[in-house]
Amino acid sequence: QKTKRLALPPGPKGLPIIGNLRDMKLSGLWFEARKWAQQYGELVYLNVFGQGLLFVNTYGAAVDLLEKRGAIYSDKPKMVMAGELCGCENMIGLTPYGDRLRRQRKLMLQALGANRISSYHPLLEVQTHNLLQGILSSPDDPTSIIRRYTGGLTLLIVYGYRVLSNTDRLLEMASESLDILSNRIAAAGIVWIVDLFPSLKHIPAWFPGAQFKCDAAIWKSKMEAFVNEPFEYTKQEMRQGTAAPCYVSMLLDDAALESKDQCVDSQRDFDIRWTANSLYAASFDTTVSAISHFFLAMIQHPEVLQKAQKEIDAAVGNSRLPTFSDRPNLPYVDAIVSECLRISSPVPLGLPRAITEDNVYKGMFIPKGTLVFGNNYNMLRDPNVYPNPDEFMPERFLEDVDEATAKLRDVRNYVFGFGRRRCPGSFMIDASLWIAIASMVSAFDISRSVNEHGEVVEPDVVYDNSVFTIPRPFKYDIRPRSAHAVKVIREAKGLSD
Ligand code: HEM
Repeated sequence: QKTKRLALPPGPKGLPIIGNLRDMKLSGLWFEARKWAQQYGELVYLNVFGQGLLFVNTYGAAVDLLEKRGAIYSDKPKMVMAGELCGCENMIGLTPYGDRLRRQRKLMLQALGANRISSYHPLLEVQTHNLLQGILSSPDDPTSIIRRYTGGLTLLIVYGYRVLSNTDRLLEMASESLDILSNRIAAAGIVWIVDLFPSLKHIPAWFPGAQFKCDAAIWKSKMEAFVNEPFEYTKQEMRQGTAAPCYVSMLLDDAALESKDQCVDSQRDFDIRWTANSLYAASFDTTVSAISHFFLAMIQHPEVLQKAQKEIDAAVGNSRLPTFSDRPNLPYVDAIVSECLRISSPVPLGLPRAITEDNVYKGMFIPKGTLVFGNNYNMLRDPNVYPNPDEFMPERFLEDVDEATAKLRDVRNYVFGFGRRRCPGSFMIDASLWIAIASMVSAFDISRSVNEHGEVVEPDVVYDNSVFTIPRPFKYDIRPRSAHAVKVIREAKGLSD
């Protein structure tokens, strides 16, 4: 009772009943959240129709709350609309904290932990060659090529499925499902009436105001296909003895070996099916965000591209594309990867958590049930850690600083979230982003595009997505560095070889 009299963390004033509804932007909420952080400090609290929202804005507070108090800060909100009505309740990002989550995270880390990543290197290299070959054949449509590369990479690694065209059915299905998931079902700022009043889930779909039930029914069938079809594809390939080594086939094989009756039990089947889908869902938009910001940075900073090309020419030469064995000799490319992760901050406010008990932090009261957002966007722009934080400056990672400062500047502390829900794909993305960036720098010149009047076109950077920092497609010019580069790209081993 005493704690309940403590003040809530500070934040913008809301209106009666609707609270801060009008402060919640449908897209680019992270820009507002950074302004609030600058105005109110390390914790900011808002409410929408009485639902508390807490933004954790500094690394210190994130460690104290999301890591050290992880036992009560790692749960997920119960979302009637997204979970029950739209069929997403078993996605890892929505799974409550408990035994099931621990079991499933163990499975993902078993397959994607630091010590397993080198086994994916050959697949990553081949998929990257395909990306370069795709850009070569359609230089005017790099956005579709990137989406195909990103979706194709995950379909290959998770399901052993090869995407050979931009109009591949599974790729299109996944892309549509993800768009519905992040921009319709789980859009930040959208408050579903049924989440506020769960009993409304029982009203019939024809009832006035029940449009959400009709939408949910359509979206649910799409989500089910998204979860089941690629998984059944791998199982079918395994039955025929033609499955490629991948996340699903590897874990189903292990499970069959462990099981006494040689058949995978239903719990294991369920865990593999849903973790596989979550890996796909979680890697697509995040990778598109990081690579889009790489292109943006290259056209805005031609000197960075030239410096990286010089480094690659000296360490790798121009008779082949870079491979993972070159990584230790390419520190500037590594610095570009870190700076792209920092500036893009692909999941800027993390994925919302729900706190399971009333809690007090530095004299502020945080009520049970509050939704908690780890504002990594703000942490990655902390001027004390990253001077001139809005500038793209890979050099900041190569400065000669003491060990403590270098550790503090490691973007991986922030960009992948915190504690018990930290991103399990961090090692995979570190590898896939590095090889993609190193290869594109080695083979292409990237610059602003020129319109039909010969004028340089400045990219117009607009964000529509509400969860991920994905810029709207913008124009740029990408072309092979030389005729020799074309030959090297064409000769590199691709997916269809
Ligand atoms: C640049 C790329 C990526 C970034 C910046 C990123 C960042 C994040 C963040 C911030 C979270 C929320 C963590 C939290 O609650 O504290 C998360 C969760 C997650 N990420 Fe990533 N991610 C990336 C790529 C990937 C990839 C490639 C995969 C899979 C291969 C993946 C799989 C997941 C999964 C399954 C979760 C949910 C974990 C849970 O709720 O327990 N992510 N990611």
